[in-house]
Amino acid sequence: MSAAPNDGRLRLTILGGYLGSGKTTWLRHKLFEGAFGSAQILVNEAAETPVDDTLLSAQAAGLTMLSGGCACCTGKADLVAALRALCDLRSRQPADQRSSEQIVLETSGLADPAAIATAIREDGILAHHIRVVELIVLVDVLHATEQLGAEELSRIQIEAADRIILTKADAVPDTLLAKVVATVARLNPAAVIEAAVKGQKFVLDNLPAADPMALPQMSGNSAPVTPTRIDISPEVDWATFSVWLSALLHARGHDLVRVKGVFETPAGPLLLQAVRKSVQPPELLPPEAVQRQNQIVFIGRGYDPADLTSSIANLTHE
Ligand SMILES: Nc1nc2c(ncn2[C@@H]2O[C@H](COP(=O)(O)OP(=O)(O)OP(=O)(O)O)[C@@H](O)[C@H]2O)c(=O)[nH]1
Repeated sequence: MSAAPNDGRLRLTILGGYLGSGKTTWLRHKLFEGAFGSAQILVNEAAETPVDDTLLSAQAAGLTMLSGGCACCTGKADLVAALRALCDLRSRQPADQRSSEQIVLETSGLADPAAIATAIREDGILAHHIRVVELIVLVDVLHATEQLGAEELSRIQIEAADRIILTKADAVPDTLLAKVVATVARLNPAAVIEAAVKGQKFVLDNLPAADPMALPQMSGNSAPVTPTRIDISPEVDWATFSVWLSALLHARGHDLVRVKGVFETPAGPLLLQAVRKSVQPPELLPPEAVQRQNQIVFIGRGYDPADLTSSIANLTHE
């Protein structure tokens, strides 16, 4: 699909993958490598977080954040409007002065990338100006067993892909990597399958033979996965919060699939990230890189946001 000849339209790459699969990390690395030239970047977040724009903007020719809902459903109108604005801008530039001929759309982890591609192809104006060149879907091998076993959307995303990139290949043994390769190949035999570690290509040679996972039938009755954004009082200190978060993820990491945000500490703002029960060592950010501090986004199902808020409020009373 990506090898199609240039027909004068803007080329759009859709980058999808389940919550926390490594989309921003991968894209940051690819932009740094220059893989997408001077592309315009659109990022659609399941919930607005205070850092993603900062993480990507250093390497992008232009960055638009779409935080008003998932671009395959509630945020579709915002996506169409943002893409039309880019097309309009380009149409007004002389052909030899166009700064950007590519767009990369990082979808929310809750989006069906095929639905987004369809929405673009069915919009007369967008179809005239934009060609969807590739659907890339990232799959987190560390959490693939749990996700593919329980989240129908994670399978739908894989089935939509032209190219599947298995991320976090550094974090699992070869036997599991081989099993995930076999499983995604069964779900989508037509896709190219690659692997990466934080954006860097990881060669999938010499893997042991493996059978695909036996995936259960989906009932389609699971509660929807929803985001909650919570402002943390400056009175809560980092040590107390991190103990609280570890306990929460230990008990509820299956339901809370993603935690992301920035926590202010005396040393500076810490970027905090967790995917299910695996918590990334916090990364110190330059203060000027962060617009809103002490704001954490929790994404999951089967929890009451009010319980989270009151539990965090209790941390100031200890
Ligand atoms: N070990 C390891 N960790 C990774 C790799 N890629 C990403 N991560 C970590 O996985 C977590 C999620 O990465 P992101 O790039 O934020 O994932 P995302 O898909 O953009 O997340 P959402 O936008 O919330 O869906 C972060 O803590 C990353 O540091 C990888 O190849 N190896």
